[in-house]
Amino acid sequence: QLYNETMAKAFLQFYERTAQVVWNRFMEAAWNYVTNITKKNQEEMLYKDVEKSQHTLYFGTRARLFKIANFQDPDVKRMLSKLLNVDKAALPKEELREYNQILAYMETTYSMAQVCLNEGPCLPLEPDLEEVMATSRDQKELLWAWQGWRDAVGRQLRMTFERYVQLSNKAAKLNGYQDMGALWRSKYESDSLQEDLEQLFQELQPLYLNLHAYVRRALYRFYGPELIDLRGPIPAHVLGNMWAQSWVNILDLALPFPEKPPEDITKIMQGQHWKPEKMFQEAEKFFTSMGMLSTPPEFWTNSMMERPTDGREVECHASAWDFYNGQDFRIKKCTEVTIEDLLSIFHQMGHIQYFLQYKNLSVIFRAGANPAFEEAVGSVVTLSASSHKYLLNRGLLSQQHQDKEEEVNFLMSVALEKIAFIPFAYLMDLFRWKVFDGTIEKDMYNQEWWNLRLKYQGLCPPIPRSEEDFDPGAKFHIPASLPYIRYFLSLVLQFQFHEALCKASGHMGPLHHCDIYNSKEAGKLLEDVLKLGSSKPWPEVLEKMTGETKVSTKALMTYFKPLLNWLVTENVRQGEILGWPDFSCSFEERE
Ligand SMILES: CC(=O)N[C@@H](CC(=O)O)C(=O)NC[C@H](CC1(C(=O)N[C@@H](Cc2ccc(O)cc2)C(=O)O)CCCC1)C(=O)O
Ligand SMILES: [Zn+2]
Repeated sequence: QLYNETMAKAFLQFYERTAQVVWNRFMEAAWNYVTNITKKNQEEMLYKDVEKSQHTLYFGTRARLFKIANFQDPDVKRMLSKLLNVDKAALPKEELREYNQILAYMETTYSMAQVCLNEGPCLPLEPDLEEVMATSRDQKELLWAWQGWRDAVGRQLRMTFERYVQLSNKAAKLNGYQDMGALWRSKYESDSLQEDLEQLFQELQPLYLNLHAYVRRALYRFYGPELIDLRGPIPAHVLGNMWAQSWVNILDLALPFPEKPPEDITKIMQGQHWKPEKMFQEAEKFFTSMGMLSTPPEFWTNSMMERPTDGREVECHASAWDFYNGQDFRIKKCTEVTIEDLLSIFHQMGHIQYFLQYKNLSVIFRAGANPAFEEAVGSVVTLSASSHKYLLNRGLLSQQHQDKEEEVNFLMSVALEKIAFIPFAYLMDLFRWKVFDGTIEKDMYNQEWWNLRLKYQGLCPPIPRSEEDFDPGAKFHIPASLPYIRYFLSLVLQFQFHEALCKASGHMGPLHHCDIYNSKEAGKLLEDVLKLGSSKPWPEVLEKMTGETKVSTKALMTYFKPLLNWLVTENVRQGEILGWPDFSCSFEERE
């Protein structure tokens, strides 16, 4: 009876000591690669990845020998069961090497891709192509960037992605899962996840359909009937974003009360000579104002806050890094001085705060209660940071108060970011789950992608697509093999958290007026939740924060109620059709 509970505790301590070292070495190598993309650095990262997988496999296979069911200590049981899933480390050595090379190739292709003007310069995604998608109102120029990016990235990845799917599913099966989608979903410890998600999506449909109809009318007014069909889907290149996942950049076309435009915070930031470091300090200050933890010195010396100017190739897609030694935490971001980047830094700093709060837990529990909790922490702070009250007291707005119409304008700007995002965040993994479970076969990837984009977002490609294209590959998380459903769930959770933290802070009045800056009560509540990491089932953690054990759209609907009222009235007045009964994507030649 060697594999008893006492033995298990010693086994876990041995795991703990060795994992910190092995994971830290891997994170350092991965960081060196993404902040200086060279062949040598890629080889070094791949080598450290194999080392990490060997460690995972060694402990994963031995964890299986313990009869967890008979154990008493809930932490020991939970830790051992988490060790059982060894993910890609289950692959035979040669296939693991191929898999890691495929992952590195896909992510690097995405990060290095550029779109070249005929005889002019070549533009990278960040900041240039994203700038075009955000600011251009010339649909030919928008089409050039939209198509160019998909030719440069998606098309290159199609074949590799097919092999990625095969190896992902093989790894999942070796861990006892049907396919990789099932392995990804298992992180939520729920056997009704897909039904629950569909229920949440249905509850949010009225809000999305009203926003879609209203924005379609606004685009119709600007681009005219040859581009916009008032009873049809919207072409995907005129929504102000490369993936039409956020529509905030066309607020100027969709402002409910155009005679009362909001102040341009980006201009104010640039006028006040904001620098990237100040943006990071501002985000950190938000957490310390709530009595939460500040970042250690390593954060400021080791982070990459701007795109390097020494010619290094880097991965610009922002990310927050835990180096699993309780001391080294970093953010990598090619920061531009804009309000969009400031809010994105708040999101990243939320990841850092989670890392800091759970850093004394076992490495096994150094993760969010579930992946959506990780995403919701940064986003919930962003809800306060984008409030009129916060921006006013931080000197980023000068107008003292908002009248009813300015309030609708404000809520529209938040809805163009958050409500527009709902169907996109949902379909990203609906697509991949179907690819992994075989429902979507490889010769259908692109048409099935656009079927989902039509069904859930009410979008059309601006030009005909074929199976030579691979449009899902043009979105970072797909080549980066980063699950996405966490962002859909986080959208609902962040408003539930916001409501709970606002209540704790003693906020009275409308939810969208709330700003938890400086609230020690809200900070204490949030801190107690983050400290738990993934050591407890997430419904228990949710209950600690909100008193509820189920994810609920109530808080989100409360926040947007004034806007939904206005939207419904406006859409009825215009006789809008909700949805897109003319579901065909028309491509008649456009001048
Ligand atoms: C080592 C590592 O990978 N670390 C993880 C964190 C962790 O796992 O600990 C990490 O940093 N992931 C990167 C990712 C970056 C961003 C992103 O990709 N966002 C989504 C969805 C979205 C959209 C709007 C929005 O307001 C919030 C989110 C998108 O842009 O499509 C970029 C912009 C903001 C967040 C992130 O921070 O989630
Ligand atoms: Zn995040």
